[in-house]
Amino acid sequence: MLSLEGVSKEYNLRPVLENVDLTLQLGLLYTLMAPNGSGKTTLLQIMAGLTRPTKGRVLWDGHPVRPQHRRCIGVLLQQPMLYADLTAGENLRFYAGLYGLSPVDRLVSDWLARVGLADSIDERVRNFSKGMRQRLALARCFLHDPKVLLLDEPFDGLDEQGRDILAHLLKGRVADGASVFLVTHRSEQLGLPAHRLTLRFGRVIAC
Ligand SMILES: Nc1ncnc2c1ncn2[C@@H]1O[C@H](COP(=O)(O)OP(=O)(O)OP(=O)(O)O)[C@@H](O)[C@H]1O
Repeated sequence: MLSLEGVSKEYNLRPVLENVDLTLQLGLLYTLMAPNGSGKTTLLQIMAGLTRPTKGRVLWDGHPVRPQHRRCIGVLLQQPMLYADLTAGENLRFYAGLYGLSPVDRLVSDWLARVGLADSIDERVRNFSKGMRQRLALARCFLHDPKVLLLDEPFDGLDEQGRDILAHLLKGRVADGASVFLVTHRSEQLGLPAHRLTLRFGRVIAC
């Protein structure tokens, strides 16, 4: 499982994270709530392998993370990682291909239906509203049934129905034994027990 060992991060010699140790357990939801600028996104990006720590290591089952482990991780950042010139269907088809999933057409239509975008399959993402992009980004992130979900403010931009859809998806993944790490500004009512974490002086602590 994914863990951080002695992770520190500095930007221009300014410390943001200090000696963070953290191991995600399967079947658990973690929420990380902390003030703006405290290092939440930096921590999530390091866990996702998108930012290098200044010190320390990111491990999978105690060994350095390898490319095949990346397939077990679903990441949702504040940028939706979608192709604006492609349609919703083409975006999901692209990611399904990247993960070697099949049957692609059924997966794509199922996921678009799950996030309430079935009618927009042939619409270009550049014409999507913020909430529609977020719904599509969620479908992209959950598409390959990742064991670990790293989500940065996933409720952002979602209407009430979108929030209910996301809460339902998260419950399903946790019930299936995945580990969900959620960076959030609000205490979400997910109806799920959560390990509540915060950042203080660059350290992750329970709250
Ligand atoms: N690429 C970067 N270069 C320099 N400084 C950075 C960079 N990314 C983040 N920082 C700084 O690191 C600190 C933590 O930023 P980060 O985005 O991780 O915080 P956050 O807790 O996610 O904030 P928010 O709640 O506002 O999203 C901030 O002071 C920010 O300015």
